[in-house]
Amino acid sequence: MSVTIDHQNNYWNELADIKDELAARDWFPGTSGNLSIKVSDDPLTFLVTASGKDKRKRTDEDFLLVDSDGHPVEITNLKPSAETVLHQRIYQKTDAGCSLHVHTVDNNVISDLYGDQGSITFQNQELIKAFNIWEEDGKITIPIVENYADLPRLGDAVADKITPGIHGILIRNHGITVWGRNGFEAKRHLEAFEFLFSYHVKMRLLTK
Ligand SMILES: CSCCC(=O)C(=O)COP(=O)(O)O
Ligand SMILES: [Zn+2]
Repeated sequence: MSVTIDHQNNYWNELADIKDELAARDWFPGTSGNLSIKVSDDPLTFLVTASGKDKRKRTDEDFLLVDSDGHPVEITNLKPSAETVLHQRIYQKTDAGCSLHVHTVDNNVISDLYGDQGSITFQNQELIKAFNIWEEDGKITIPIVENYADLPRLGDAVADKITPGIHGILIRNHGITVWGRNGFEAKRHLEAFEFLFSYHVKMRLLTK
């Protein structure tokens, strides 16, 4: 394996900092959520959160390195996230360097309100520029897929919706998965989506 310890440590620290920031927003209720960051392209390896942990806590066992099949690269007693397949499929289908999955009330509400129509599009919001969309009346669409307990099936459903210009997928009554070329971009996309969801939910309540 050509990944040096220093190289891996830098990615570890970057992902740990992102995890802390998302935890400060209370985006990991009930041990939900998982995060990953790509460490090498060829062969594909990425650090992913260990399964079932309280992601609000920072420990030396928060992440483990996995390969393109989602299997641990080193001998460990840690289990990769149960949803590692989502991260795998994103790295296989995009140029992402980081992928973030969180469960929030707002993303669950939006996913259920618009689940039957299969996507939601936002327009006339300054924060759409967070997706590098700068034109007048720019729009951002996020597909919504059904939630499946069968995780390979869920991975396929998510992968099927990944096309150019898509930066995240909502999983109905489950959560959101977003990605970016690096940790900074993935977090920007996540924060922008959550802002748009929260705004939309509040507006619907206020204008009923
Ligand atoms: C109690 S959350 C259910 C599993 C889930 O959706 C999730 O995001 C966390 O799973 P992990 O295995 O990554 O801890
Ligand atoms: Zn989840």
